[in-house]
Amino acid sequence: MKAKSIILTGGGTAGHVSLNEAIIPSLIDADYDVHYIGSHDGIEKELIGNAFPELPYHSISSGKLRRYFSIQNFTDPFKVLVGIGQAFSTIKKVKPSVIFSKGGFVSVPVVIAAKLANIPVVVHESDVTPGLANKIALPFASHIFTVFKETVKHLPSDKATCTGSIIRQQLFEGNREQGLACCDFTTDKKVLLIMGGSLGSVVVNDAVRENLTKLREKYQIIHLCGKGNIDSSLLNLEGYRQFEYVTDELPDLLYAADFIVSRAGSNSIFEFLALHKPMLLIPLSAAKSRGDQILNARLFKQQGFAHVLDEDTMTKESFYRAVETLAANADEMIDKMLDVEQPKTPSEMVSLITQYEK
Ligand SMILES: CC(=O)N[C@H]1[C@@H](OP(=O)(O)OP(=O)(O)OC[C@H]2O[C@@H](n3ccc(=O)[nH]c3=O)[C@H](O)[C@@H]2O)O[C@H](CO)[C@@H](O)[C@@H]1O
Repeated sequence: MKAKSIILTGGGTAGHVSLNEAIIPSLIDADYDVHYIGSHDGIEKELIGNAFPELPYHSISSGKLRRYFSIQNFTDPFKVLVGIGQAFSTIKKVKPSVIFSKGGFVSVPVVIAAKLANIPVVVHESDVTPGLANKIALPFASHIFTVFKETVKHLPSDKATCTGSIIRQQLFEGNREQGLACCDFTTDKKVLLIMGGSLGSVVVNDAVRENLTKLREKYQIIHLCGKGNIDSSLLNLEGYRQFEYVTDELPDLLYAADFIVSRAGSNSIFEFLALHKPMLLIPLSAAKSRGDQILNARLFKQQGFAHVLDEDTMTKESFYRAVETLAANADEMIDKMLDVEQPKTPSEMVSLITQYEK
């Protein structure tokens, strides 16, 4: 039996799971009994189950936090109440010394249950402005860590510290040749990697496919297009490889990429920065989100790490031109990225979290 246990939570999209994946190996090395609380069918269940099959995963009921009218807004509070009860009984059984929440709606019942059980909670926010789940969690939390230093001013000053991003160690262990081989690519043309966030993006997918003939003349293209978004009519095209979602192959594919077109989710863009990959960002618009990606992208642009395209005004032609500009300015962007301090390691993050344990 291990001396100490810890519960991690977070989910809904991979952006609320990546950091947990990054720190689990360090927690295990530090001899923690690590447990995860997630939803019954969210992406976190699959990601954690695949990466750490031995790790106890506790499913709870949770309600989605919507900013728009839906009939489910009336039933979801009951799901949250059930989730609080389930999380509370898991906490009582596991007896963690601290709970770490990476946000997303599944984390809300866990954070409330932690408060009821008198267990300290540490929260992490990846975006420039705090997400709704983290805003709800804040009064219950001992501390909140942020990726962007600009986020701290949106939070109580005695409770917030910027740590920067923490990147999964395996992403630094990619191999370019293996990445090229995995796609049947050669070294003759530059490689453009497209990532529409963890869920894929129809807007980005359409822009790529509308320009495919022209793009393939110059580039080989790795397209991470999201679940259910493979275009079967384009399967055997030379120089174009589609994947719904990659896990083990991701490090090699990132090493194979010369530049990247992506949504502006915080985890992804910091991973590209740490690997010195020039990027063209197409943030999720304010109409479809709280605008967090627009702020993420703006800060990257200001520092010279990224070019940004607005999805609302993007056309087939402006997308192609932006890719050309990205390719032309890639070296300049890499120079800027080389000046950036490397991110903290997962084990440094573990020390920061566990200082709050009881
Ligand atoms: C639609 C939505 O709600 N998006 C939010 C979500 O994005 P999303 O879930 O897309 O989050 P991020 O871009 O931050 O992270 C995606 C993660 O998935 C990984 N990955 C992606 C594709 C793949 O094939 N394999 C793989 O492993 C990336 O390496 C990265 O670690 O969380 C982000 C961080 O809070 C927010 O900024 C986004 O606004």
